[in-house]
Amino acid sequence: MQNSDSSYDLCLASASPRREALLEQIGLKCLKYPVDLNESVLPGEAAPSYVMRLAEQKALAGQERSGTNLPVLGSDTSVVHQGKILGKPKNKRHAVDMLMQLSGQTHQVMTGVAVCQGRRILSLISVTDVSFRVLTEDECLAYCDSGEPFDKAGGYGIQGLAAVFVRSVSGSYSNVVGLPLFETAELLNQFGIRVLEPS
Ligand SMILES: Cc1cn([C@H]2C[C@H](O)[C@@H](COP(=O)(O)OP(=O)(O)OP(=O)(O)O)O2)c(=O)[nH]c1=O
Repeated sequence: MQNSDSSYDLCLASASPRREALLEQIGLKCLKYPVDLNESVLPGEAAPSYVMRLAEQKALAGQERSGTNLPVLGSDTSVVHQGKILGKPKNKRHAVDMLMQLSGQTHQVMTGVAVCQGRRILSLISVTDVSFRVLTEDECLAYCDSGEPFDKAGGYGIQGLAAVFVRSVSGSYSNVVGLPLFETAELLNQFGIRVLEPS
């Protein structure tokens, strides 16, 4: 660790630059501590259980491996279409297939968020409905050439070029980008982390 824990508001058990930027947006400074877990879906596991389980596992692994006393946040975002979990695409063909599956359809983006400190752990799920216009295979191929799909659930980033695919969003926008800020602030408040606390 380069700095003492007291310079930070919380520990973020994540490699995602988006999650760090979202927490910065609400004035929180994170000690980043990525954890690498097996993200396979268990047989018969439903999407809400999956994102919640991974969020909790990431938070607990971050706490154990960093040894910090700070609250530790873990999170997992999945794209869910007709109950089926779409993770990150493995290659260009996989990304195009995912995007064509979402073409002209409404899907859900689900994020599980967990915060732990010592033996206490609290978690929640946020769900946003996202509707895509009809896409052509050629524009999906062109979108893949931008490189944007490959580190993102469902193979797209609403905050980037894929904004032109999105007809409507119902629910939390920040949830789609990787962390629902309204709900996360409420969760962190329960660990004494206050956003916009008067000085
Ligand atoms: C749908 C969508 C997902 N995403 C991103 C958010 C998440 O970073 C990623 C889903 O993968 P996750 O496994 O949730 O997160 P991650 O691997 O990036 O980071 P870590 O596990 O270390 O916390 O997809 C976007 O950035 N924009 C979008 O529109």
